[in-house]
Amino acid sequence: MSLPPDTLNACLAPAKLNLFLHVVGRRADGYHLLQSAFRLLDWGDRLNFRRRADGLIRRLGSVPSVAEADDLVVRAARLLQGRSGCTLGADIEVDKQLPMGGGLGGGSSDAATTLIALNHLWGTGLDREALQALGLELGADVPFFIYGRDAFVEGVGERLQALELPGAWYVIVSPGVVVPTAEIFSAGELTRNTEPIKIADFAASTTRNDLQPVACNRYPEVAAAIDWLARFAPARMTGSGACVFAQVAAEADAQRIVESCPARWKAWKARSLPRHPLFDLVG
Ligand SMILES: C[C@@](CO)(OP(=O)(O)O)[C@H](O)COP(=O)(O)OP(=O)(O)OC[C@H]1O[C@@H](n2ccc(N)nc2=O)[C@H](O)[C@@H]1O
Ligand SMILES: Nc1ncnc2c1ncn2[C@@H]1O[C@H](COP(=O)(O)OP(=O)(O)O)[C@@H](O)[C@H]1O
Repeated sequence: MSLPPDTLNACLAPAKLNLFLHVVGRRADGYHLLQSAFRLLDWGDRLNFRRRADGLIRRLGSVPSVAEADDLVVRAARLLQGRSGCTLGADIEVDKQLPMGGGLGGGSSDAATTLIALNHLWGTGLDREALQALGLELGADVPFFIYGRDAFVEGVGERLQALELPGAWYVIVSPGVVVPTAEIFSAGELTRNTEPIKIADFAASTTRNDLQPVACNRYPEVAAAIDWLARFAPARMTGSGACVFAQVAAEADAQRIVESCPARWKAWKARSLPRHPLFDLVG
């Protein structure tokens, strides 16, 4: 079998937003059952991949505060290599753009892009479903990025149904604090029994992020960022925070809000992305 060219460069690992996030129950192992609408954005990290014949997996350059062996790109590559029995390796370079631990899914998206890209470069031939199952072993958000389009997500992130949403512009604000996911999920005050909604009712339902009140109470900067952004448009936290977002009518509105963001925070504009750019690389 012939392999494709040995490099894939400037592959996007897009960010995601959780347009809403409901906690609808808890599994026996303590993990929380969620409902959420995940939306892809056209903004993210960029990854370069080069196939190696010697089987080594190396991360080139450094991602701040993440050791090479812990990096989700390295873990994703090792997982695919181990499960497929592939003897090839890869050099992986990550140009980190997304704030880490921000609820934008950056690490998960890096892992998903790695699984898709190396499955292609190595000719390992896993289909989308198999890659999603592999991704779930790395993190709850990974299957969504491999699925590659906006989705209504249930379970802990493994049950996905396509959502058709109109294109939109968003402003994302990072309030510069780290909100540990585990702390929010283990909080006594977290609402864990939100009534499940049906995908068909999503557009008409009143939704929220159940993790937001807990994060806002414990991390006042998150609340302050929501209050500030809400002066322009309805604002909400994504995932377990700390980033918050608002949908706006047009790019010019997004630009104006980004330019007026208080200096102690960071703000970006981004547009929705109908498909993951590597969507067609998966069979
Ligand atoms: C909340 C979400 C929504 O997109 O995203 P992020 O904010 O991370 O982007 C995810 O479900 C994040 O899932 P996951 O990627 O597994 O989170 P991790 O950081 O590994 O979880 C840390 C800890 O939070 C708890 N946890 C996480 C997910 C979940 N459905 N129930 C839980 O109880 C578990 O104790 C877990 O050990
Ligand atoms: N390539 C990576 N990029 C970002 N975070 C990573 C990566 N590899 C491992 N991590 C770890 O995953 C954690 C969660 O990161 P991230 O996915 O960016 O946030 P979130 O899950 O809140 O959206 C980070 O705090 C970091 O310790």
